[in-house]
Amino acid sequence: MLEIKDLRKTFFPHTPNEKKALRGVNLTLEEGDFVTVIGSNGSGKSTLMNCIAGVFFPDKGSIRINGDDVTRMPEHIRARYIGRVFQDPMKGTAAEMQIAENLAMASRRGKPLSLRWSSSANQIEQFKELLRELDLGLENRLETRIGTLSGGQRQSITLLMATLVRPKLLLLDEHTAALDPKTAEKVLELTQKRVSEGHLTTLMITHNMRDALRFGNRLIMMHEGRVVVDVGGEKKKNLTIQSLLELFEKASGAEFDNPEALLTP
Ligand SMILES: Nc1ncnc2c1ncn2[C@@H]1O[C@H](COP(=O)(O)OP(=O)(O)OP(=O)(O)O)[C@@H](O)[C@H]1O
Repeated sequence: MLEIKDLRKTFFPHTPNEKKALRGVNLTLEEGDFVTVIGSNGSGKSTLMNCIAGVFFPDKGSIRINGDDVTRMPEHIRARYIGRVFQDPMKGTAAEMQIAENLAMASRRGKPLSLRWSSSANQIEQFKELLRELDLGLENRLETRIGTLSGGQRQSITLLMATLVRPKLLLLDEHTAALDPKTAEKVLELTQKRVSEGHLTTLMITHNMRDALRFGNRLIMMHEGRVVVDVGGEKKKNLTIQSLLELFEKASGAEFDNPEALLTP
């Protein structure tokens, strides 16, 4: 479904600030894989996601989605089949627009652009139903401007928007890291629901090792621009933080230097 081969990206090449962010990433996701991504600080997780989403192009290597080579496809075209939720709840929604307008915009993904975001009565009912499931009391606030919502409410709506039209690939970039633990848990539950209901192929970066173990059918760990651990199925189900750290240390020859991942509740 997603096929990444020998992906390489260096920032500021041939300068004193040169940074080799990706040093040959190979990764294949099957349809419906829910992969959690964890790694040391600066190991290239976000750079990998940015390359997949087309925020910038890699220097070398290839990215295929359902067999199509998207390596050098512009970001706005790729966005037709990639849903993405960022760490920052301010990204991903239009603050000045109403909840209904934002959802209507998301429902047009992949269709020709139009300046009209008006929704049919049917669509309004569908939006209300989706909002009701969030259990955040937003189902009767369709005309509320997104900018007035809390971070958790906003992130939940971003998640709905990213999955309203089934994306071929869902990218979650530490999308709960800026939320308080209770709200983060709610957004993670919603994530699990949307991913399993839509059988969505998903990559979720997290700083939280427990979440990386709890969610998904597969877990990868990155270190210095490479995937060094890749565990799925029963083996993943049986992983503990301790056994994961051991796997990491054996594969990378380094200690896991992301204490935040161990301490986060
Ligand atoms: N746009 C950029 N310009 C220059 N350097 C960058 C850029 N983006 C990332 N880097 C560098 O590339 C390396 C990998 O960064 P990246 O953000 O991909 O790591 P990460 O694994 O997501 O890190 P973290 O866990 O700290 O969020 C880092 O050294 C970072 O400073």
